[in-house]
Amino acid sequence: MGKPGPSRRLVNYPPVGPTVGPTFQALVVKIQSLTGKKNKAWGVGDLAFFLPHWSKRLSDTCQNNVRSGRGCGGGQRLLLVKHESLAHGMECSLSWYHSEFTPPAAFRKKLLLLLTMLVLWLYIFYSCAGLCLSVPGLGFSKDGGGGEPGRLKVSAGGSVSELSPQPRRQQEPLLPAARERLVFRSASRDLLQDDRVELTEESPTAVSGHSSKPFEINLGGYGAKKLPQAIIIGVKKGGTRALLEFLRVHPDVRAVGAEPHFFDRHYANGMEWYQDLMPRTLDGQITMEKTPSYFVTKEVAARIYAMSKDAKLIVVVRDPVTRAISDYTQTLSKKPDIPSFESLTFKNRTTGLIDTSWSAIQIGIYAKHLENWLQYFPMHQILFVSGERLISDPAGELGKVQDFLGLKRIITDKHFYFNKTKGFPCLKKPEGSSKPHCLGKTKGRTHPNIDPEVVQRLRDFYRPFNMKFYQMTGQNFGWD
Ligand SMILES: Nc1ncnc2c1ncn2[C@@H]1O[C@H](COP(=O)(O)OS(=O)(=O)O)[C@@H](OP(=O)(O)O)[C@H]1O
Repeated sequence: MGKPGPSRRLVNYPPVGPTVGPTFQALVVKIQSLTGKKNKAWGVGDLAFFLPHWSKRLSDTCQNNVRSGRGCGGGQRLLLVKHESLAHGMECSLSWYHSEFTPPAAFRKKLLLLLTMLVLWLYIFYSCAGLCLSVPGLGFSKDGGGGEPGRLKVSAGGSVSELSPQPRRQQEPLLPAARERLVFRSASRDLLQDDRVELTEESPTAVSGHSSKPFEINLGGYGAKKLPQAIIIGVKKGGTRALLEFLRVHPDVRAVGAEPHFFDRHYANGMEWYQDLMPRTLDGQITMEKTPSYFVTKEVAARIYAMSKDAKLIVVVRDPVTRAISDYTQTLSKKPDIPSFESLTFKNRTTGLIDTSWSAIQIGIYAKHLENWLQYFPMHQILFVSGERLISDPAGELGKVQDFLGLKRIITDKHFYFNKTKGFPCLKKPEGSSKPHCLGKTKGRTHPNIDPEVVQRLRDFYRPFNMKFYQMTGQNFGWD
């Protein structure tokens, strides 16, 4: 028990005169010698010695409490107060100071316990919130427009390049927690469509709080937001969403759920903006993202190289003819009034001249796009995943990807099952869920029937490019 603060209430017991007790001076000396305290404000325990002199003036409870070193009630203190007014000279009295602000010991213990629990609870809650936010999102079936085409400008010569990067949409200032729930949703984008990226509050997969510290944004014990070490750069409709979702099952892979489109659309926002989109990762975990339009956007290779020349690049490739039809099917699902696939394929149907300025055709000339990437990255830094094998043997393809990323082979056959209704392999336990799950409706659409002659013409068109591509990559994808 410490010294009393300014007393809130002072109850003076009547003075104890020298006739009935020791003089004040004698008390002081006695108490000093007993307690070693030189001041005149002693604790209740100190006064126990003198109880007999005042026992008549104190209640029984109070006496007992004084004897056992406690006060006479919540926060009470007993003090010796000097009285010099009487003829006998110095006298003393017992005073009871009641400090309303000093809670009793038991109460303080409870309060302390409560506070400790509160702090602990807050800590656990905050830790959980941090971890949950860094857990890959549950956007497995909500593709967030996954892999919708990039905003491509197709030149007369057939080269595909980006339009000027779109500035970030004006937004109301958002709290970090709210920003965590923002995802990019790629709206329909194709050659015939309006290319937009919308920020919608949907699932906690993509964007998190903004930080001003680039390259290593440390967020306490919950890991740091790092620039991606590996990127799925293409190709659109190749199976990029399936690959990313399968990879996310791996405990050492953390990925942005939606497509950031940083290197092709939002480059002007700066690297810090990009980094801020990333999920938090712990040491040893790989940060990833996928934006399929990167592969066909001229400027992207140089930009990724500028970020990291060691970046690992993954391209999911698929038979360019099927890919083109898949691309068209996606556009058709959003704009049912577009011309037929057959009419869009040809510049001149009679001469059979293919319209290579149509992005659905252009994207499939893999060899041409790869040449651009090889100006910046060596072949061993690029992995080509077969879109067809990703369907027929997902575990086998995932094995190669894990090796390429330097990851332990954790994703195996036992993670997949074939869903007959869907017609595709699905995950038994996608990241963040214990229920089996397939990709959403926008993956695995039924393609329209295309005139077989047109299909054959396209096969002939792609053949030399495919051969070149097999040669460059040292892999035969079996599209012919
Ligand atoms: N497991 C599984 N489930 C569903 N779909 C699968 C799967 N694996 C690969 N695919 C094929 O992925 C095609 C879509 O490719 P992307 O995800 O790259 O498309 S996108 O560019 O992101 O829009 C999609 O193309 P379509 O069949 O034309 O819809 C699928 O054929």
